[in-house]
Amino acid sequence: MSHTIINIVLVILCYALYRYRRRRVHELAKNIPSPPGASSVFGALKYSLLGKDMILELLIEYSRYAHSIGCGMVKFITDPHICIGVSDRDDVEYILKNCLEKDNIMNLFREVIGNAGIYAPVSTWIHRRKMLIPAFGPKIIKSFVSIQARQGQDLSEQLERDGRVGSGEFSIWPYINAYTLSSIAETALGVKLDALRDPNIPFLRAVQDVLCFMASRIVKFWLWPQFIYKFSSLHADIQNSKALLYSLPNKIIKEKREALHNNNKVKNLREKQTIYGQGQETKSFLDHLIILSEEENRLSDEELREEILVMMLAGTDSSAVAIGYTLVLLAKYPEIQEKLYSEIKNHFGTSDRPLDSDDLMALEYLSRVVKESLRLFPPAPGIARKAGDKEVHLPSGIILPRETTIVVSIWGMNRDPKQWGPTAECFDPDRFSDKQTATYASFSLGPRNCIGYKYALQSVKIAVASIIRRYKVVGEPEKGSVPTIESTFSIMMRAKDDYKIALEKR
Ligand code: HEM
Repeated sequence: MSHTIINIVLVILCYALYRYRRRRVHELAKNIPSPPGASSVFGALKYSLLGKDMILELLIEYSRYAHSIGCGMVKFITDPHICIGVSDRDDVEYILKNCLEKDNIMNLFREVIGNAGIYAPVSTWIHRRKMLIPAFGPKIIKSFVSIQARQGQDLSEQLERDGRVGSGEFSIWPYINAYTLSSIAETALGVKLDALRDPNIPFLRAVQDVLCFMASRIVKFWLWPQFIYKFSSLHADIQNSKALLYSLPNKIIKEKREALHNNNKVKNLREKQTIYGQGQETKSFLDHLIILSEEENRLSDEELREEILVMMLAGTDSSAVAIGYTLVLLAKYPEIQEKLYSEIKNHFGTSDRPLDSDDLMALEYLSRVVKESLRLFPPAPGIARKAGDKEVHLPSGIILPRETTIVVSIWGMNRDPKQWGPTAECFDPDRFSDKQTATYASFSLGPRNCIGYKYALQSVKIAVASIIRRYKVVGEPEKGSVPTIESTFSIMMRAKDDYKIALEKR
């Protein structure tokens, strides 16, 4: 009995000491408002138990609360750790420029992606980002248009081959997901994997499975500690998929390096039209990275594999989600769809030639539609950063305590009436027609933003144009100008019904 009392006293003393050492942290946190029902002791536990639908619901609820009080910031967990959600544009811009460390929760992904820049500590990320930037230059991204356009055409033809046109409602998710997977496999690795016709190709299945397993671990807080997770079935599943996921890029990287050294023509590689004797017309991201890393600060084979896999994992579902929301929005707003179809029809006339980069430049309304869809339904609705060991003095005057987890609400910033006016929640592509001063943050901002955003926009526009050119997208028209699409969260935000639409031939 006396031992129990001593233990309880010790725990209380430890907690009191912990709080005393963090008194400045809690003092600063007091200045930040909390939505009703949020911010409790062991709040993290409460939120983990809520499940993935609730995570998105709370992000939306708290962002709306932040808008309503005009502060653009809410505190939603205080113990044992402080978590703050931010949606005010100026504060978000400051945070994304100055707080570059990712939150510790992102370490969970490193089991699969190793030290790839996306979730690596800043010291590693800087080197990786420097290596990646030239591979994402405008000329290289433009060189992928022909591949994406061919895949887009395949996508629209496959829908007809499968009898999806004129036969009522269906989920378009497997098709758009196969389109983004095949496009990224060909542009990132240089391999043609036709996911539209064969969704069970082992490598492509492994990409899908790993994305799904990683989403599961994020929402199952009891699997966060490594010593528990190691004994779970999820760990075994991830290990199996990882082996499959690594095998193809490892093999290709090895072959390309060998071919490169056999040719011994490193210095001339930039000028070559085709490389490594494979007769490829378009160099893949991997080709570019190998060339760059041979010439400059060499990336090891493992580092190359990590970065290529991240492109595949970061670029597949996110772009598919964006295509899905855009199509559903077009079904809900037939007059906007007709305006888009008119633009496409006037531009191409009766020709069914494949789309090229000049077409993309010319299709201005398409660009507005895609941006507006990404604004209202950002595939990554929130991102987590860390305040580090110094306090963060924000433009709004608020000081964020050190070591805080900062959840940047992209959803909140993209719908903030202070920025977008009273029609912030409405679907109105024309808001991007005049000199738009508001910033949409769907690809994040600052030095750690999405390096693939130009590629992604290109891919989404091509898929949407390929479908609208041939088919009318049909669905329940929305009653008002504020679209409602029930969504859930699993790493990405995603429509609960997996994007159900119907297609009619034009
Ligand atoms: C619509 C599609 C996409 C969306 C909405 C999106 C969104 C984002 C966001 C919000 C981030 C920043 C995450 C953070 O700050 O924690 C990010 C990072 C990143 N994205 Fe994307 N992304 C998309 C497509 C792509 C594609 C197609 C690629 C590759 C081809 C890609 C590659 C990356 C990489 C490598 C990073 C890490 C950048 C760094 O930390 O330096 N993304 N993306």
